Amino acid sequence: SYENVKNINHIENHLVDLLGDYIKEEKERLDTLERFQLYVKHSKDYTGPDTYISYPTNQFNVIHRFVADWNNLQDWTNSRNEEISSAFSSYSHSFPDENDVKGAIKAIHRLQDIYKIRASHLARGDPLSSDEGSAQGQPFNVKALLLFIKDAYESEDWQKCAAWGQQAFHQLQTFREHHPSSSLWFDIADHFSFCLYKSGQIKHAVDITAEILEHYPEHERIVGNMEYFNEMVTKGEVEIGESRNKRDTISDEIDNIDLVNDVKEVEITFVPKLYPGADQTILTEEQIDEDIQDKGYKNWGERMKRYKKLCKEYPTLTPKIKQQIDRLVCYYKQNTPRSYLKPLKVEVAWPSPRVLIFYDIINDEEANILMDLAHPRLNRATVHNKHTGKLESADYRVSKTAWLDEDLAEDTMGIVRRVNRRMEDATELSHEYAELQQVNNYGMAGQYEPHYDMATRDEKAFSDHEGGNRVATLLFYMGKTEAGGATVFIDGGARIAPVQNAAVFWYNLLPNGEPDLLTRHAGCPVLAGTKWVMNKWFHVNDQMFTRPCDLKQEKREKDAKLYEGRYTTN
Ligand SMILES: O=C(O)CCC(=O)C(=O)O
Ligand SMILES: [Fe+2]
Repeated sequence: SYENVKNINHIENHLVDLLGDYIKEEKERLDTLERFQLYVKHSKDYTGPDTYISYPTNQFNVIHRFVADWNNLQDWTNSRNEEISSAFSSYSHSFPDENDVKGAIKAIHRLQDIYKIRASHLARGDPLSSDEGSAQGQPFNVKALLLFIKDAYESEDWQKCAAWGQQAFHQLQTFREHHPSSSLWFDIADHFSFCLYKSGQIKHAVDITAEILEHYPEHERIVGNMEYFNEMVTKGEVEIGESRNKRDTISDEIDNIDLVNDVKEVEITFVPKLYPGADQTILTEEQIDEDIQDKGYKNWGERMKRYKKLCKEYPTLTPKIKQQIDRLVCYYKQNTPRSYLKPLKVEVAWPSPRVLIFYDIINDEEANILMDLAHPRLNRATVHNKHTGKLESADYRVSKTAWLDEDLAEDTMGIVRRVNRRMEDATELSHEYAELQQVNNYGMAGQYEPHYDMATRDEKAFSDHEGGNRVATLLFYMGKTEAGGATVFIDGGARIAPVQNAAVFWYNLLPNGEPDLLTRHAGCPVLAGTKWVMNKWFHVNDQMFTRPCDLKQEKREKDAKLYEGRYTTN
């Protein structure tokens, strides 16, 4: 009947409207997806697929995208496309998780601290602080910026928190993607104003709080904050956290701190749970106590300060060192039939401790083979626990390690053995008790904090090693480290920037067998590019003919030859 047709006509009208809504929604979703797809693709194409992850900001973005975007996308696309969903299920075990994001945030903060990079540069994807407008990748989005704010907030680094807050707030205002009604907007503004207050920038805190109140006039806590801040301003007094005296008065000077010029070094006047500056080194209370007893708390702080300074810049030279440096030499070394064919290029790079550099001691092909051999064998790096003598992993050594044996089946060209022989030519030390080649690949902002390679007097490491203590280190640089990653000798003041295919050499023990305490060294965080190093540790036993003991600490004939380049090519 007509009534029936009329009825189903109604139904169809309703359905066609619903379908319209659905299509609109799907289109919006697809638009968002397309924007995401193009954004990721273009940013990688722009930097170049290989160079993209050379930069820590891009590394962060990749890791963050998995947790913030790809995970959600997985749910949405799963029922729609078989190819994507099977790809997701086969890859999902290697997806980064929240912990990886946390590690990546710490890594960015480490670079910010050590290399004094402004939050504004990092936020726009420009860790190398190049000229305005030329970044090495895409900026951090506001969701990511909030994570940096929160991390700085949790470690009570108010200056840093305010600096990141400034970046996030600036983006919110510029792009207006997130409406003030969103919880993201609120979260950022809320943290930002609090960190401004804590870092002594109270007038700015009042401005931001006023802006929050425009959108959330009834918010009790914010209303309370505003009253409190205003009271502080009228009284002309402010309590700004643990880092300043309570009675510090607010002056225009404090208020005018240029936020974009962030990251100022704030003097630490309270006792932190972690060592100052070593915020990535999560030590147990017990370990901290031990270090305080062993070496004195102040020393550690001083050590970290020197480490950071040397990582960033070449040391200022005292007249004495300058005089010694003027006498340093470079020479070709031809001491064996092998090195007659291809002389070793040697530079005496630092006087005290004596550090030598052997240039082009390996070539690209050999380095690639060594890295390829190491790759499947990489494990999280370990360090000697100085009390038990056992090996364990620690956060102050952020890299992965593999040990290379001379008789690896895959090493068809015998590179490991050949390089071992060349090491003997270079160092003139016996390889008898040397350890296997130890290859290290540093991770994001990877570093190795100040340490000794040898056991110092009261440590247990190597006490039952048949070769005895580590007499010398030969450290190879492989891969291309574009910025950062220097090897620094914090007590001797040396800073060696990694040179691809070169190796640095130094004696850890004095001629009388005692540890040379000037050899404390560190690997600075990698700022751009990749850093691979390979260690060869020679042991003291079996060096009686190569570097005989000497009760006097003067350099003997053998050492002098190395240091002064007295290799004649008669
Ligand atoms: O990476 C560096 O520059 C130093 C590495 C180091 O000291 C070590 O592996 O023992
Ligand atoms: Fe070392």
